[in-house]
Amino acid sequence: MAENRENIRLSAEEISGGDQESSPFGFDFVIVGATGDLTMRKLLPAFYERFRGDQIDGTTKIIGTARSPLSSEEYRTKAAEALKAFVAAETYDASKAEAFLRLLHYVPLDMTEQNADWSALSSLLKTEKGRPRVFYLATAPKLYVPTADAIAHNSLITDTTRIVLEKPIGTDLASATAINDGVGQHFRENQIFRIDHYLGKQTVQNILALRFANPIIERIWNADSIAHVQITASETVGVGQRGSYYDTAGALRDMVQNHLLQVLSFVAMEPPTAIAPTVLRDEKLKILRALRPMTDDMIRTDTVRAQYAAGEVDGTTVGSYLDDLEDGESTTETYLAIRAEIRTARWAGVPFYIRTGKRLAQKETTVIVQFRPQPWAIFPDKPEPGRLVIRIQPNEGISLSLSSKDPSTEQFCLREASLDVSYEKAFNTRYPDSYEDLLMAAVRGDQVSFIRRDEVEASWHWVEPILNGWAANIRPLETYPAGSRGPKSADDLLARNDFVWKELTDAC
Ligand SMILES: NC(=O)C1=CN([C@@H]2O[C@H](COP(=O)(O)OP(=O)(O)OC[C@H]3O[C@@H](n4cnc5c(N)ncnc54)[C@H](OP(=O)(O)O)[C@@H]3O)[C@@H](O)[C@H]2O)C=CC1
Ligand SMILES: O=C1O[C@H](COP(=O)(O)O)[C@@H](O)[C@H](O)[C@H]1O
Repeated sequence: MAENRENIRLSAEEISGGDQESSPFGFDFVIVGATGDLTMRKLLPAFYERFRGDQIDGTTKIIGTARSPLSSEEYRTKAAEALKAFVAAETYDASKAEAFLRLLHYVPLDMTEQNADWSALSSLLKTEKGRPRVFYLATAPKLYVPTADAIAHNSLITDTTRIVLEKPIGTDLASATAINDGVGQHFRENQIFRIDHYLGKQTVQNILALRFANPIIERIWNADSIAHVQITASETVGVGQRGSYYDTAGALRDMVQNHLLQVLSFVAMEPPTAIAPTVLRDEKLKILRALRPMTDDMIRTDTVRAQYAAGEVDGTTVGSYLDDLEDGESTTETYLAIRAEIRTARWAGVPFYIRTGKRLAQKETTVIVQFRPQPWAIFPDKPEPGRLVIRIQPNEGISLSLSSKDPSTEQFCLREASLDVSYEKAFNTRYPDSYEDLLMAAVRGDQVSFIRRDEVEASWHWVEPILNGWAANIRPLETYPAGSRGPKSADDLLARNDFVWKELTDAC
């Protein structure tokens, strides 16, 4: 299986250009789905930033392909508009953008037509030994296997070729396995880069630093000290133009199966022996496999699913989810809350609450680690037990809330006060978009921030019973007004254990 094909990380010598972290180097990067939203909004701006940062040299070719019949010149014009729209004003430099656009090429191809003429694409690819070559599949997942077949059929896979697969990898375990098997017919596991942009977020990566570089934290990171963990990804946006995709996915497939289970495994994993692909992914996998399977009873009592109704977000009246769809019928969830358990000694009896939703009151992604209360009382006030708040976004940072003596009182009155680290202030640096790191890591052949096939399959294995239970209406769909904090039953989920959700505004 995946493990024994896994991970011969390419050495620096195998990749031309030497020290890729600091000196510019050249590579060939084919974006399949190059006219789409992801390419325009995320991939091209990310490459522009790394070109501006001198990590990409002038021999590099970024070759777009899709069915649209464009010339390279027309594609550059489209890309130029995307850079103006999506690169931050403070980093946009017209002359750099112009130089970057010269790296772009475009070849029209339909990935369902394996026998089409691929000569224009293959003649653009350099053949020198060791040159990194990447195929990035920014298309619907149903095209992943046909695209891998076509790349192989046209003999374009070298030893230093990688394929990047966007999420979602399938819609359930069977379809994910079929994609993994199909792509695995042509690419070894160490050539397959399953991207999850949350793993490119500095603040998600920092969970590992926080835990494993700070013994003071790691020593209390267990069921003795921690009462429960909350993982929240709330968004103010609705489904926008992505309704046709989202309606087949829902919040569980869109956010939990990938991003939030990855965050959960970073929070819960045992210390890896190194920050290296195999050991890190082994530790994540153990957590994914240790998630307690959700029975029908648990789906009834430990999950909440809901859909947004019309409401008001940031002072603007917005319609319901059904209004946002072309065909206004749907039982797809745009909000969920789940109480999960991890069956390991470290986490025995510690619930992990996950919630995510669209059209909520605020945009915030956080991990909140709630500590246990003091077991005996010596103060007149009962001290708040304290918590660690990891702000993944926005206002990236961490804070530790502590009970402190209120200096305005003579007696020992306790109030909460926070130790707060804002990364922007601490490091005084630009926060790169997660795609920047991930694209360059794929070029370098570094799989540490990419997902292995067994992780994807273990995640589906846990998620699938919930999908089935919801499809059977074991837990009925509720609604919540847009701009709210979600349905009340999500609060009840925690209240059962005397816990409450902590919002950023009241958490720190
Ligand atoms: N957009 C986003 O924010 C995110 C997207 N993703 C994932 O990224 C992938 C792409 O998403 P997105 O950019 O939004 O999708 P779009 O629908 O905007 O783009 C799809 C792209 O695929 C091309 N395409 C469609 N059919 C074919 C074909 N038969 N052969 C070759 N190219 C084809 C389209 O171009 P043409 O019509 O010209 O062929 C277009 O360039 C999806 O898997 C999505 O789930 C993941 C996270 C976030
Ligand atoms: O992958 C996705 O993520 C975004 C949320 O990403 P974030 O970096 O803004 O937290 C979500 O809006 C989208 O539906 C989903 O497909």
